[in-house]
Amino acid sequence: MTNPLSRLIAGRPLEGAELHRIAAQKDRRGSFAEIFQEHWGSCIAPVQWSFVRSEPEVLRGMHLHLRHDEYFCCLEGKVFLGLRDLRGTSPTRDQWSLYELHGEDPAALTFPRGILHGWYFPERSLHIQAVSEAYCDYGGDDNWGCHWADPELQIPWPQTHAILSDSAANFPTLQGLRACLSDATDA
Ligand SMILES: Cc1cn([C@H]2C[C@H](O)[C@@H](COP(=O)(O)OP(=O)(O)O[C@H]3O[C@H](C)C(=O)[C@H](O)[C@H]3O)O2)c(=O)[nH]c1=O
Repeated sequence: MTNPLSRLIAGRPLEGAELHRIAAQKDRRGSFAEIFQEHWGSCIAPVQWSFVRSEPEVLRGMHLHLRHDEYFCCLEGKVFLGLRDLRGTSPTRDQWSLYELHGEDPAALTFPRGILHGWYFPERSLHIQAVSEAYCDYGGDDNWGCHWADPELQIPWPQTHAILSDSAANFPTLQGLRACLSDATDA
């Protein structure tokens, strides 16, 4: 059987989003891998790191942040990561991407603010993530959401059912999210 490969599986890369391959140095003691490098020149200057465990069939998101950039890396298990570009002036405006990331082939995805994002775990998984603004600063006023299953998103998720948080189950459609954003901008 071939080893699983972390990669973009559908859609196209969004402007500013980058998949960084992570090479593990192996020896008889185990392995050593750099999971973030400032030298990558990615979009994110992290100020908070988190590790997150997820049970099978959990979907987290979809979330949108207008002020901070993100980093995501699957360490164990498998994740489908969906993105949709909501930036008004982006060359990839309204385009979407679907990545498949595996703990066995670690790779880090970095992407800028203004991109709607969600992660679906078909199996028990562990991932790390980083943000360029701390949750205690953005959680109250820059944590927008959209329901993952809205067909207008066009993201070809591999599943039709997912375990959600109560708030994510009640997220608006993409159209509803756009209306919320426009109300907030007008306020
Ligand atoms: C994001 C965050 C959450 N929390 C606490 C708050 C709740 O008690 C609990 C779960 O939070 P929430 O349900 O908001 O997290 P998710 O909906 O799973 O959101 C996750 O997935 C989507 C796609 C994302 O973009 C978020 O950044 C990511 O964390 O952890 C913290 O203590 N710190 C944090 O940075």
